[in-house]
Amino acid sequence: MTDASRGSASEASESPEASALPEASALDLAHLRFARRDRLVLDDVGLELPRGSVGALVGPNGAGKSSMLHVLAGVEHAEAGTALLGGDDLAALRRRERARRIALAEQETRDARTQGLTVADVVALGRIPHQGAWGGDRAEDREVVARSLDAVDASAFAARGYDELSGGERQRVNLARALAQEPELLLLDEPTNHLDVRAQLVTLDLLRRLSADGLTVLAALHDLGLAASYADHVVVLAEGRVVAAGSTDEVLTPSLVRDVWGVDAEVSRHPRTGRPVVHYLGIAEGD
Ligand SMILES: Nc1ncnc2c1ncn2[C@@H]1O[C@H](COP(=O)(O)OP(=O)(O)OP(=O)(O)O)[C@@H](O)[C@H]1O
Repeated sequence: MTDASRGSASEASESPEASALPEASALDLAHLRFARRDRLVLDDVGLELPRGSVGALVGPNGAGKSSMLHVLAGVEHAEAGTALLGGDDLAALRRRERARRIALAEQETRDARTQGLTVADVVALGRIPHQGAWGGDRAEDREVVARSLDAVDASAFAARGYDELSGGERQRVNLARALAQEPELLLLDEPTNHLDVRAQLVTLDLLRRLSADGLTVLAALHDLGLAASYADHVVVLAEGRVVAAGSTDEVLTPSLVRDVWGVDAEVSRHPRTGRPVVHYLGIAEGD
Protein backbone atom coordinates (compact mmCIF):
# COMPACT_ATOMS: atom_id res chain seq x y z
CA MET A 1 0.00 0.00 0.00
CA THR A 2 1.48 3.34 -0.95
CA ASP A 3 1.28 6.44 1.24
CA ALA A 4 -0.59 8.23 -1.52
CA SER A 5 -3.28 5.59 -1.84
CA ARG A 6 -3.60 5.17 1.89
CA GLY A 7 -4.02 8.87 2.62
CA SER A 8 -2.92 8.33 6.23
CA ALA A 9 -4.53 10.96 8.44
CA SER A 10 -3.01 9.87 11.72
CA GLU A 11 0.13 8.86 13.49
CA ALA A 12 -1.55 5.59 14.50
CA SER A 13 0.40 2.39 14.38
CA GLU A 14 -0.03 0.15 11.35
CA SER A 15 0.18 -3.08 13.36
CA PRO A 16 -2.88 -5.36 13.44
CA GLU A 17 -2.83 -5.21 17.26
CA ALA A 18 -3.17 -1.45 17.15
CA SER A 19 -6.98 -1.53 17.34
CA ALA A 20 -6.73 -2.68 20.98
CA LEU A 21 -4.67 0.35 21.94
CA PRO A 22 -6.17 3.68 22.99
CA GLU A 23 -4.40 5.50 20.20
CA ALA A 24 -5.59 2.97 17.60
CA SER A 25 -7.49 4.12 14.53
CA ALA A 26 -11.21 4.15 15.00
CA LEU A 27 -11.73 4.20 11.30
CA ASP A 28 -9.35 2.61 8.87
CA LEU A 29 -10.11 2.53 5.17
CA ALA A 30 -7.92 1.02 2.50
CA HIS A 31 -8.30 0.78 -1.27
CA LEU A 32 -12.02 1.52 -1.18
CA ARG A 33 -13.63 1.50 -4.58
CA PHE A 34 -17.22 2.39 -5.36
CA ALA A 35 -18.96 2.78 -8.70
CA ARG A 36 -22.44 3.89 -9.75
CA ARG A 37 -23.45 2.15 -12.92
CA ASP A 38 -20.30 2.45 -15.04
CA ARG A 39 -19.02 5.53 -13.28
CA LEU A 40 -16.17 5.17 -10.80
CA VAL A 41 -17.03 7.43 -7.84
CA LEU A 42 -14.45 6.38 -5.23
CA ASP A 43 -11.13 5.06 -6.44
CA ASP A 44 -8.55 3.48 -4.12
CA VAL A 45 -9.62 5.57 -1.14
CA GLY A 46 -7.81 5.11 2.14
CA LEU A 47 -7.67 6.98 5.41
CA GLU A 48 -7.08 6.51 9.11
CA LEU A 49 -8.99 8.47 11.68
CA PRO A 50 -8.04 7.99 15.32
CA ARG A 51 -10.75 7.38 17.89
CA GLY A 52 -12.08 10.58 19.39
CA SER A 53 -10.94 12.84 16.58
CA VAL A 54 -12.79 15.20 14.28
CA GLY A 55 -12.07 14.61 10.62
CA ALA A 56 -13.15 16.99 7.87
CA LEU A 57 -13.84 15.53 4.45
CA VAL A 58 -13.40 18.30 1.91
CA GLY A 59 -13.30 18.52 -1.86
CA PRO A 60 -14.99 20.14 -4.84
CA ASN A 61 -18.59 19.42 -5.87
CA GLY A 62 -18.95 15.89 -7.14
CA ALA A 63 -15.66 14.73 -5.58
CA GLY A 64 -17.40 11.80 -3.87
CA LYS A 65 -17.78 13.06 -0.27
CA SER A 66 -21.45 12.11 0.18
CA SER A 67 -20.83 8.82 -1.60
CA MET A 68 -18.02 8.02 0.81
CA LEU A 69 -20.26 8.74 3.81
CA HIS A 70 -22.96 6.56 2.27
CA VAL A 71 -20.54 3.69 1.77
CA LEU A 72 -19.35 3.95 5.39
CA ALA A 73 -22.92 4.07 6.68
CA GLY A 74 -23.86 1.02 4.61
CA VAL A 75 -26.35 2.93 2.44
CA GLU A 76 -24.21 2.10 -0.60
CA HIS A 77 -21.78 -0.75 -1.02
CA ALA A 78 -18.13 -0.66 -1.98
CA GLU A 79 -17.09 -3.08 -4.68
CA ALA A 80 -13.54 -3.41 -3.34
CA GLY A 81 -11.36 -2.41 -0.42
CA THR A 82 -11.67 -2.63 3.34
CA ALA A 83 -13.32 -0.44 5.94
CA LEU A 84 -12.55 -1.22 9.59
CA LEU A 85 -14.20 0.38 12.60
CA GLY A 86 -12.35 -0.31 15.83
CA GLY A 87 -10.67 -3.13 13.92
CA ASP A 88 -13.98 -4.72 12.86
CA ASP A 89 -14.73 -5.18 9.18
CA LEU A 90 -17.80 -3.06 8.40
CA ALA A 91 -18.80 -5.32 5.53
CA ALA A 92 -19.17 -8.20 7.99
CA LEU A 93 -21.40 -6.30 10.44
CA ARG A 94 -25.11 -6.98 10.47
CA ARG A 95 -27.24 -4.00 9.48
CA ARG A 96 -28.51 -3.51 12.98
CA GLU A 97 -25.11 -3.60 14.60
CA ARG A 98 -23.78 -1.21 12.01
CA ALA A 99 -26.65 1.17 12.84
CA ARG A 100 -25.77 0.97 16.52
CA ARG A 101 -22.15 1.85 15.83
CA ILE A 102 -22.39 4.32 12.95
CA ALA A 103 -24.82 7.19 12.50
CA LEU A 104 -25.16 9.36 9.42
CA ALA A 105 -26.69 12.82 9.68
CA GLU A 106 -27.71 13.93 6.22
CA GLN A 107 -28.88 17.27 4.96
CA GLU A 108 -32.26 16.41 3.51
CA THR A 109 -34.18 13.65 5.18
CA ARG A 110 -37.79 14.67 4.53
CA ASP A 111 -39.40 11.65 3.00
CA ALA A 112 -42.35 9.31 3.43
CA ARG A 113 -40.90 8.07 6.75
CA THR A 114 -40.95 11.52 8.34
CA GLN A 115 -44.37 12.57 7.04
CA GLY A 116 -46.66 13.55 9.91
CA LEU A 117 -43.98 12.95 12.57
CA THR A 118 -43.10 15.38 15.31
CA VAL A 119 -39.51 16.41 15.91
CA ALA A 120 -39.35 14.12 18.96
CA ASP A 121 -40.70 11.21 16.86
CA VAL A 122 -37.98 11.75 14.27
CA VAL A 123 -35.23 11.82 16.88
CA ALA A 124 -36.73 8.67 18.45
CA LEU A 125 -36.13 6.89 15.09
CA GLY A 126 -32.48 6.99 16.10
CA ARG A 127 -33.26 4.57 18.95
CA ILE A 128 -34.60 1.81 16.67
CA PRO A 129 -31.26 -0.05 16.36
CA HIS A 130 -31.14 -0.28 20.15
CA GLN A 131 -34.66 -1.61 20.62
CA GLY A 132 -35.89 -5.18 20.69
CA ALA A 133 -38.17 -6.82 18.14
CA TRP A 134 -41.23 -5.29 19.82
CA GLY A 135 -39.89 -1.78 19.57
CA GLY A 136 -40.71 0.03 22.71
CA ASP A 137 -41.17 3.17 24.62
CA ARG A 138 -38.44 2.64 27.17
CA ALA A 139 -37.54 5.27 29.72
CA GLU A 140 -33.94 4.99 28.58
CA ASP A 141 -34.93 5.81 24.99
CA ARG A 142 -36.98 8.81 26.08
CA GLU A 143 -34.07 10.04 28.12
CA VAL A 144 -31.62 9.72 25.21
CA VAL A 145 -34.07 11.49 22.87
CA ALA A 146 -34.49 14.35 25.35
CA ARG A 147 -30.72 14.61 25.83
CA SER A 148 -30.10 14.59 22.06
CA LEU A 149 -32.70 17.31 21.46
CA ASP A 150 -31.15 19.36 24.23
CA ALA A 151 -27.64 18.94 22.78
CA VAL A 152 -28.71 20.66 19.55
CA ASP A 153 -30.89 23.20 21.32
CA ALA A 154 -34.09 21.83 19.79
CA SER A 155 -36.07 20.88 22.92
CA ALA A 156 -38.27 23.95 22.50
CA PHE A 157 -39.73 22.62 19.24
CA ALA A 158 -39.83 18.91 20.10
CA ALA A 159 -43.62 18.77 19.62
CA ARG A 160 -43.68 20.54 16.25
CA GLY A 161 -44.13 18.78 12.94
CA TYR A 162 -40.73 17.89 11.49
CA ASP A 163 -41.81 18.76 7.95
CA GLU A 164 -42.80 22.25 9.09
CA LEU A 165 -39.33 23.21 10.29
CA SER A 166 -36.96 25.61 8.60
CA GLY A 167 -33.90 24.15 6.88
CA GLY A 168 -31.61 25.06 9.78
CA GLU A 169 -33.97 23.68 12.41
CA ARG A 170 -34.29 20.46 10.46
CA GLN A 171 -30.53 20.22 10.15
CA ARG A 172 -30.18 20.35 13.95
CA VAL A 173 -32.91 17.74 14.40
CA ASN A 174 -31.13 15.44 11.93
CA LEU A 175 -28.05 15.72 14.10
CA ALA A 176 -30.11 14.97 17.23
CA ARG A 177 -31.50 11.85 15.54
CA ALA A 178 -27.95 10.69 14.76
CA LEU A 179 -26.84 11.43 18.35
CA ALA A 180 -29.79 9.39 19.65
CA GLN A 181 -28.21 6.38 17.93
CA GLU A 182 -25.32 6.77 20.41
CA PRO A 183 -22.81 5.75 17.74
CA GLU A 184 -19.05 5.26 17.90
CA LEU A 185 -18.65 6.93 14.55
CA LEU A 186 -20.69 9.96 13.59
CA LEU A 187 -20.80 10.81 9.89
CA LEU A 188 -22.17 14.19 8.88
CA ASP A 189 -22.94 15.51 5.43
CA GLU A 190 -22.57 19.29 5.45
CA PRO A 191 -23.75 19.67 9.07
CA THR A 192 -23.51 23.45 8.95
CA ASN A 193 -25.58 23.89 5.80
CA HIS A 194 -28.61 26.16 6.42
CA LEU A 195 -27.30 27.15 9.85
CA ASP A 196 -26.83 30.75 10.92
CA VAL A 197 -23.32 31.68 11.96
CA ARG A 198 -23.89 31.10 15.66
CA ALA A 199 -25.63 27.77 15.07
CA GLN A 200 -22.67 26.69 12.92
CA LEU A 201 -20.23 27.38 15.73
CA VAL A 202 -22.53 25.79 18.33
CA THR A 203 -22.79 22.64 16.19
CA LEU A 204 -19.05 22.37 15.65
CA ASP A 205 -18.35 23.08 19.33
CA LEU A 206 -20.73 20.23 20.16
CA LEU A 207 -18.90 17.89 17.80
CA ARG A 208 -15.59 18.79 19.42
CA ARG A 209 -16.99 18.13 22.91
CA LEU A 210 -18.42 14.78 21.79
CA SER A 211 -15.11 13.82 20.23
CA ALA A 212 -13.35 14.64 23.51
CA ASP A 213 -15.61 11.97 25.05
CA GLY A 214 -14.42 9.39 22.50
CA LEU A 215 -16.82 9.82 19.57
CA THR A 216 -15.08 9.76 16.20
CA VAL A 217 -16.48 12.32 13.80
CA LEU A 218 -16.13 12.54 10.02
CA ALA A 219 -17.91 15.53 8.50
CA ALA A 220 -18.13 16.52 4.85
CA LEU A 221 -17.62 20.28 4.83
CA HIS A 222 -17.43 22.84 2.06
CA ASP A 223 -16.29 25.60 4.36
CA LEU A 224 -12.51 25.28 4.63
CA GLY A 225 -12.55 27.98 7.32
CA LEU A 226 -14.68 25.79 9.57
CA ALA A 227 -12.53 22.75 8.77
CA ALA A 228 -9.46 24.79 9.70
CA SER A 229 -11.02 25.92 12.97
CA TYR A 230 -12.46 22.64 14.18
CA ALA A 231 -10.96 19.57 12.52
CA ASP A 232 -8.01 17.57 13.82
CA HIS A 233 -7.56 15.90 10.45
CA VAL A 234 -8.46 16.88 6.94
CA VAL A 235 -9.03 14.45 4.09
CA VAL A 236 -9.20 15.98 0.63
CA LEU A 237 -11.10 14.15 -2.06
CA ALA A 238 -10.93 15.13 -5.72
CA GLU A 239 -12.52 13.11 -8.50
CA GLY A 240 -13.00 10.19 -6.16
CA ARG A 241 -9.41 9.97 -4.93
CA VAL A 242 -7.73 11.09 -1.72
CA VAL A 243 -5.29 13.75 -2.89
CA ALA A 244 -4.15 14.86 0.58
CA ALA A 245 -4.73 13.77 4.15
CA GLY A 246 -3.18 14.60 7.46
CA SER A 247 -3.31 17.11 10.26
CA THR A 248 -5.27 20.26 9.52
CA ASP A 249 -2.07 22.31 9.72
CA GLU A 250 -0.25 20.16 7.21
CA VAL A 251 -3.04 19.82 4.70
CA LEU A 252 -4.71 23.22 4.44
CA THR A 253 -2.06 25.12 2.53
CA PRO A 254 -2.38 27.77 -0.20
CA SER A 255 -0.95 25.37 -2.78
CA LEU A 256 -3.53 22.71 -1.94
CA VAL A 257 -6.40 25.20 -2.20
CA ARG A 258 -5.07 26.34 -5.56
CA ASP A 259 -4.48 22.83 -6.91
CA VAL A 260 -7.80 21.35 -5.79
CA TRP A 261 -10.24 24.28 -6.04
CA GLY A 262 -8.44 26.63 -8.43
CA VAL A 263 -8.61 29.41 -5.85
CA ASP A 264 -5.80 31.63 -4.60
CA ALA A 265 -5.72 31.69 -0.82
CA GLU A 266 -3.58 32.73 2.10
CA VAL A 267 -3.41 30.83 5.35
CA SER A 268 -2.71 32.76 8.53
CA ARG A 269 -2.88 31.91 12.24
CA HIS A 270 -5.86 32.63 14.41
CA PRO A 271 -4.71 35.20 16.98
CA ARG A 272 -6.46 33.40 19.83
CA THR A 273 -6.33 29.69 18.97
CA GLY A 274 -3.22 29.56 16.77
CA ARG A 275 -5.17 27.39 14.33
CA PRO A 276 -5.04 28.04 10.58
CA VAL A 277 -7.36 30.64 9.05
CA VAL A 278 -8.03 30.43 5.31
CA HIS A 279 -8.47 33.69 3.37
CA TYR A 280 -9.73 33.38 -0.19
CA LEU A 281 -8.09 35.90 -2.53
CA GLY A 282 -9.89 35.05 -5.75
CA ILE A 283 -10.04 32.62 -8.62
CA ALA A 284 -6.54 31.48 -9.51
CA GLU A 285 -5.20 32.84 -12.77
CA GLY A 286 -4.97 30.28 -15.51
CA ASP A 287 -8.04 28.39 -14.20
N1 LIG B 1 -27.94 9.09 -7.27
C1 LIG B 1 -26.92 9.21 -8.12
N2 LIG B 1 -26.93 8.59 -9.30
C2 LIG B 1 -25.90 8.69 -10.17
N3 LIG B 1 -24.78 9.39 -9.90
C3 LIG B 1 -24.71 10.03 -8.75
C4 LIG B 1 -25.78 9.99 -7.78
N4 LIG B 1 -25.40 10.71 -6.71
C5 LIG B 1 -24.18 11.21 -6.98
N5 LIG B 1 -23.76 10.80 -8.20
C6 LIG B 1 -22.47 11.12 -8.83
O1 LIG B 1 -21.44 10.60 -8.02
C7 LIG B 1 -20.34 11.50 -7.98
C8 LIG B 1 -20.01 11.84 -6.54
O2 LIG B 1 -21.13 12.54 -5.98
P1 LIG B 1 -21.18 12.93 -4.45
O3 LIG B 1 -22.56 13.40 -4.19
O4 LIG B 1 -20.65 11.81 -3.66
O5 LIG B 1 -20.14 14.12 -4.44
P2 LIG B 1 -19.92 15.24 -3.31
O6 LIG B 1 -18.44 15.39 -3.17
O7 LIG B 1 -20.68 14.91 -2.09
O8 LIG B 1 -20.51 16.49 -4.04
P3 LIG B 1 -21.17 17.86 -3.47
O9 LIG B 1 -20.06 18.63 -2.83
O10 LIG B 1 -21.64 18.52 -4.73
O11 LIG B 1 -22.27 17.50 -2.53
C9 LIG B 1 -20.74 12.71 -8.83
O12 LIG B 1 -20.18 12.57 -10.09
C10 LIG B 1 -22.24 12.61 -8.90
O13 LIG B 1 -22.71 13.17 -10.10
